[in-house]
Amino acid sequence: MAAQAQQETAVDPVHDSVRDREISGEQEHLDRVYRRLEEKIHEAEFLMHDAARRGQVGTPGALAERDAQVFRAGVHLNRLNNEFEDFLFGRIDLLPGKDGKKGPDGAYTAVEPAEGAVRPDHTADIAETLHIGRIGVLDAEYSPLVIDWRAPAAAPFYRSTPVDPGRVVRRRVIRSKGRRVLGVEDDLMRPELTAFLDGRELPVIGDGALMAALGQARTHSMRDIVASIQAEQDLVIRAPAASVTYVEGGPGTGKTAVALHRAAYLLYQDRRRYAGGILIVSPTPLLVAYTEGVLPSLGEEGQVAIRAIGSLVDGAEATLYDAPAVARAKGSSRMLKVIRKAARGALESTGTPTRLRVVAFGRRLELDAGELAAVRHTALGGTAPVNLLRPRARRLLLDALWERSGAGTRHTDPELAAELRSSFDDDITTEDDFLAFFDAWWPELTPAAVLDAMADERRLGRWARRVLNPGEVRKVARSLRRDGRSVHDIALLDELQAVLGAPARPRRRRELDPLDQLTGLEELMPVREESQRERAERLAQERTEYAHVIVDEAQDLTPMQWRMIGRRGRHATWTVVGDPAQSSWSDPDEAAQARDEALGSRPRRRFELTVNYRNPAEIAHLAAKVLALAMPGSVAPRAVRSTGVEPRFVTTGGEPGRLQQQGQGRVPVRENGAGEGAGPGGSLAETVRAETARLLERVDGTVGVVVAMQRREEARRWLDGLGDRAVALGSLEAKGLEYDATIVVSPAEIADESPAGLRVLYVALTRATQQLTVVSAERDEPDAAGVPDLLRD
Ligand SMILES: Nc1ncnc2c1ncn2[C@@H]1O[C@H](COP(=O)(O)OP(=O)(O)OP(=O)(O)O)[C@@H](O)[C@H]1O
Repeated sequence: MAAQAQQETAVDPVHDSVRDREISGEQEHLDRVYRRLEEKIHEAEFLMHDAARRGQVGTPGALAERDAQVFRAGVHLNRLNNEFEDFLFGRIDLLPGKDGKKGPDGAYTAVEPAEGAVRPDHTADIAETLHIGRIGVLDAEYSPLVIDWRAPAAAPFYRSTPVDPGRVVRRRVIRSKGRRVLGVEDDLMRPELTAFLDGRELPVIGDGALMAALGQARTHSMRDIVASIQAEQDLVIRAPAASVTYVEGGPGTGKTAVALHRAAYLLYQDRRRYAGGILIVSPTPLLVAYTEGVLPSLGEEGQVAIRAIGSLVDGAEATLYDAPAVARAKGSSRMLKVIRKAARGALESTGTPTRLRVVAFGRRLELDAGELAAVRHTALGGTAPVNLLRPRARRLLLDALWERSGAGTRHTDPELAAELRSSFDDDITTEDDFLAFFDAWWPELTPAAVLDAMADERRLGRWARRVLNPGEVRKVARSLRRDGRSVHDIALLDELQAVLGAPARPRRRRELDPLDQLTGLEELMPVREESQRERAERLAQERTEYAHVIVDEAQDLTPMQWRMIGRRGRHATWTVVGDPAQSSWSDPDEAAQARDEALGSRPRRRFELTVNYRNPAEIAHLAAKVLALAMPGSVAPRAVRSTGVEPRFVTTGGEPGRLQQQGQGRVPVRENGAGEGAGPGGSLAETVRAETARLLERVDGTVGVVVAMQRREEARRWLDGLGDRAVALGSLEAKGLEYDATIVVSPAEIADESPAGLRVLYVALTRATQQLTVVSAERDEPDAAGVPDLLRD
């Protein structure tokens, strides 16, 4: 953080008047900006009306031009009318630039100051003042009133530090609401300098913007960080979009925030290139809901899709979580073999016909089970998608029947033989029995139908032989028999889609010709199946591929999920953010291999984020103990602030309804809590409920109660009636979220729940921005101070 110099205090009347003067200076500027915006709004409205007045007639070219004009004006108007609360949020005061050149936004381009800009007595004159906002605004003379935060000229606002200040002397964050400036917070980048602006010494106000932002209460929606992006984050946000931008950083280092701001930056940089869309993949619907307001607040919507990993396949929505052992099997790349076998094996079900009987050229022909199996075997040779093999299978069946008929020996003349064969085929393929047989023998398979077939343990056992052990087969099959899909099922559905190929769709029927109806011709017109080329074209249209793919919480993706996302970004550039120490996936090496396959050989630029903006040092210190167990040798990010509030430890008592607690004073125990009479669970319920109520009184924002996955339904009931500031969630659902205060319930239970349990516990312990309480049950083996075994030194 920048050094503070000449800090003002609110009680000093002289300084207060300086503050007021500075605020009213910024107010004047904001007023000017709004006047200009109003002019622009009028212009846009005029353009729209003008275009509309030109009426409905004209050449197609003129009408198209009019529509384009209305569209452009409408978009512009929309943006301008969007009165962002803090439309204008920053300002930098700069020394003169080295070469005196100006960029397209009217600002000097040089990063370094001109020689002699700083005089030997450490004084200097400010040559340029830039205001930074969510969108750029030029005055009537095309001078910048506000620079868009994504423009190159705004970069020094984020990049400048006291170590490497460039031309920036003072960096100011402006707080406003609607059209009113409320306050300013300054950081001096060159504290050694006495700088003058218009002959007056440059004052410095406030405690710095970052701390002010971090101390704010949290709601259930993430805020943008546009006013306080830090230098190491800015490097990632503005990294060139070539190939893969790979970002690692511990909890709270701003990875999610950076990923979202990067999407906005890329669109600003090259809107045309990203017309193909930007996909942001998030681990949970909760995190999607938490983050989806950020981009609209940055003025970006529409071209960015934020999707949970369980909602990536159209028409399927994951509502369930699998038990760890099932998740491990379903997510592993071992499933690939199973899926491929299932896709072929599912062609046969209990209703599959075992005999084909047809009449051709007046003769009965028959193929028995063995012959049909041989035809199927030949048809399935190779790796082509099963649904696309239907025409081939049909042809092979006809070949076998043709051979059986012996008609091929009747003519030696090739032309006559071909004609005979063609009428033989027609004879058979117009027979209803044959069509019914074929649909039953080689049905068009859907991914959902195959996944349902895998729910049969016997069949799954066959398809998974030597890949899954019998225990895994049993558990996976059972999990597929539940109502609803799990997160891991979605990747299997997507893989099946790729292995099966899209089912062919009958071409839209020709428009009915009345004459055909009269002559009965319509009935004779076969409904033609889609050709291979038509199908390929349709698939290309329907394929959900993106120009840029951003993966949040990438450490959690299973190999099967990497394959699913990889298919959506085959030609994309990528931004991948994650933290290996928070991975809930049991086999990181296997996942890394799948990730490398998805990203291909594209070159990667690696970045690291090192500062924890979320957790106060007291909480980060406790979490680091689990990190040391989960990933020995890895370094926790440095917490940027400290609150003086230590984490609190509470234990459940033996009797339901009683709780013992250590730390700051006794907690009132509710006698009629949510879990009364529920044995030891009742005790836990009351403990957590009482602690939640206590924290709700101490923080203005949200309280999150994180429990082991198996307890999440129960935990929701614990909080009944406490209001919507408090939420209960399973450890895996806590990914990426944050709360003013967090209660982590039974660290041992969370850690024991899966092979990656310690890393999941690390996630749970790093969700709080202000206060953390750890509730221990007996299995946590708390010491006399209530500190569970896992969190002791
Ligand atoms: N430069 C910043 N200015 C203000 N707030 C920031 C800044 N960087 C990050 N934050 C805040 O810190 C918190 C953590 O950010 P974020 O959720 O993006 O971290 P993360 O690295 O994704 O964390 P995790 O790995 O735990 O999910 C958020 O509240 C975010 O707004």
